[in-house]
Amino acid sequence: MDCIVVSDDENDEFDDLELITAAEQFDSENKSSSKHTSADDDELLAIEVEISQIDEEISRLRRKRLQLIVRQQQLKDKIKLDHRSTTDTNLVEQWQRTDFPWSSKVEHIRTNIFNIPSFRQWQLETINVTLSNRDCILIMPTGGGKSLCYQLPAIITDGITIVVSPLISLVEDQVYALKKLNIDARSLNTSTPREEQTEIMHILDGQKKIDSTLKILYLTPEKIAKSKTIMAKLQKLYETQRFARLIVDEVHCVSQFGHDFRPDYKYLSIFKRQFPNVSILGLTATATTKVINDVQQILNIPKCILFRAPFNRKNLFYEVIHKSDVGKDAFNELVNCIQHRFDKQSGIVYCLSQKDAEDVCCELQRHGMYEDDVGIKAGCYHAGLSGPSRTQVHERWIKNQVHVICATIAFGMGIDKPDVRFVIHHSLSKSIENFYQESGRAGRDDKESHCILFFRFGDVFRLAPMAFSDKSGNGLTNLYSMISYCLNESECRRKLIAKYFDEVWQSNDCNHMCDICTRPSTYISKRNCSQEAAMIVEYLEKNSKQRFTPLKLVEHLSIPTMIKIDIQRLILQLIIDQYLKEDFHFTPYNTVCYVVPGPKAKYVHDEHCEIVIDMIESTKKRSSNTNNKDEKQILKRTSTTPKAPDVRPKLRWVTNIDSTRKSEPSKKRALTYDDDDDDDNDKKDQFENTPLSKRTSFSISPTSETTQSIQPSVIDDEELDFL
Ligand SMILES: Nc1ncnc2c1ncn2[C@@H]1O[C@H](COP(=O)(O)OP(=O)(O)OP(=O)(O)O)[C@@H](O)[C@H]1O
Repeated sequence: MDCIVVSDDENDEFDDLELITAAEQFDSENKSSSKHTSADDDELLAIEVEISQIDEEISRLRRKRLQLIVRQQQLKDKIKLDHRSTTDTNLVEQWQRTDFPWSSKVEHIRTNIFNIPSFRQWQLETINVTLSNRDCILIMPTGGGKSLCYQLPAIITDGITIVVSPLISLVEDQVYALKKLNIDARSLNTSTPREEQTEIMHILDGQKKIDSTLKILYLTPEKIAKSKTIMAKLQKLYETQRFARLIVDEVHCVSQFGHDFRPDYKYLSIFKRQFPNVSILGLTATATTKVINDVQQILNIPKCILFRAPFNRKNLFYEVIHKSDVGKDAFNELVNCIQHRFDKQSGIVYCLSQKDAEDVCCELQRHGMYEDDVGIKAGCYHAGLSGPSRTQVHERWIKNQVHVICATIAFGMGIDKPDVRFVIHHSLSKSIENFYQESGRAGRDDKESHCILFFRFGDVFRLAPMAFSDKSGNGLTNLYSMISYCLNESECRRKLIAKYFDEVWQSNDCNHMCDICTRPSTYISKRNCSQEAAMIVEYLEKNSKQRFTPLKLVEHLSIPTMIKIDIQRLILQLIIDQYLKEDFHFTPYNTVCYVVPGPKAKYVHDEHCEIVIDMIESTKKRSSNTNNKDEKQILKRTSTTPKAPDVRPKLRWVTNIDSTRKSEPSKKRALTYDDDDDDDNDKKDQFENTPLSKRTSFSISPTSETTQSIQPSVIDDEELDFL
């Protein structure tokens, strides 16, 4: 059926025309009678009512149209990917074959060099595609075994495999592991000694071709983007036919739709043009369909073969716990959770800032179960600590001398501890991708492990200014997806993650491995809060001369039908749905976030407006004290933690090497990233070079058990490891 698409503008004109005609008709009818009667008044009123109904209907339809357009695009993207996957499925058998010319070598190296008994799903296929010199993207959960897919082919192929990887710490681990296997691998970054740098340059030049056994060279994206010398050397490598292939680790960083967009990755777009015969293998643990499409376009590999391993880690139990607004109580909840559910087990607690990581670590260390107890054996890890400190705590954790690492996201990629029984997010992540990747560090040994997110209203507005400043421009959208995950109390957590990554989801895929699927459905009630939403919008409109931070707004609102936590949840939902919006005010020292009516505020009064939120009854607050799935969330939490003294003790275990922070300014985008380049130092990202400018986070300072005020507090650039 043909369909005429009328744009909104055209619609407006059409509406206006109709209204004018109706008005003219009304006018002429009125002129014909000399006096107006009460019947005229009635009719006028009726018309006015009808017009306003039509207006409402129009706005409802416009919103519906917008929603449909968004969904239409999502489905188009998905169908495009599915189509490609189906084509790939037909080809899967081809890539599973073991009669390629290299197949016997592959088998030999797998067993004799890597000591791996069998391949995991998509490993053999990816290796075969790679060795066939075809472009490929592999999406495999963290810990799935992506590295093998390029390391093994690198040994078989003549020449040097170039690996672009963003994290120096991860690269160092990889190089160390490969050297232990007698594989010549090196890395070129700012911490590479000068002599080694020169030697590597000579090898790339071909000067030491005969002597060199170099198989894998790791480069950072910054090195490639900013060093003309490196590009010249790669050109030489290509011309002498020794450029085996290009591996792009964390390939989602190429796309600005991704959660970790890094502008320097965009530079990789010239590779296919510059080195057309070199195949590209992109690796990532997390990427939505949109991101993959974008990556293919940017890297110029439209016909690449795509392998997507199932994202569902069946042994991970996902849950969200509501964290107290009061700082001390929030700490106690965390301590209780670890003591009662994960006593002496290995885990990670991810924190928002370096200071948070240190504070949480102190709290854990000083809380013992018994009077003579030394507390939880916790260590701290963040980019502000010196290398030896970080190494020490990491090693102690690996040996189980330290049970819990309290860290910023500087502690992450490349961590390969199999028995991590829990990953707790003490504050929400900046995106679902980040959350999935960070929590995925639990349970690599396939035993049941827990991914717990402690969520509270105030944390959102600590993250929001940074999300707003995100270079990709998608920071807030990503954050809102994360908030939606936390606010949703009725849909399976895994299903929400699956939906986010455009995965096909069967209702029994979760197998009771999330808090939602293990609790009675009566725990939550759904409610249309459009009336309360209208009250909030009206309140802001009436008091437009005042500025309201989110916490201040909650304090000022009095909605008899709702308790505080539900008002907070409603405000978040209204921000996500654009009935409200955040208004950021940047000063040289801090960023303040206010709440104001959003672009859709006027629709909140529509008769058909529906703002449905999941309501939690306060008496049904979930318990963080039990691992028993049936008991979970039924009990009201009671703190059994001994009262701790108020003084902040010194960190133990970690800072015994140097309790001072590093004196040099740390790079905000995590020290783990290599942003330096000797060729082009002055071109370093301006933002990254900002000399220890003060940034702001909001700290909640409890004024009483039930109320809190928000005070902008300043934390150093080096506090933030997570942008
Ligand atoms: N087929 C296999 N069988 C058993 N172990 C394997 C297999 N493939 C890889 N591994 C091991 O799994 C662990 C994780 O592998 P790897 O570091 O490559 O994961 P990854 O997918 O790159 O994870 P991340 O996203 O965290 O970097 C390593 O210890 C590796 O030796």
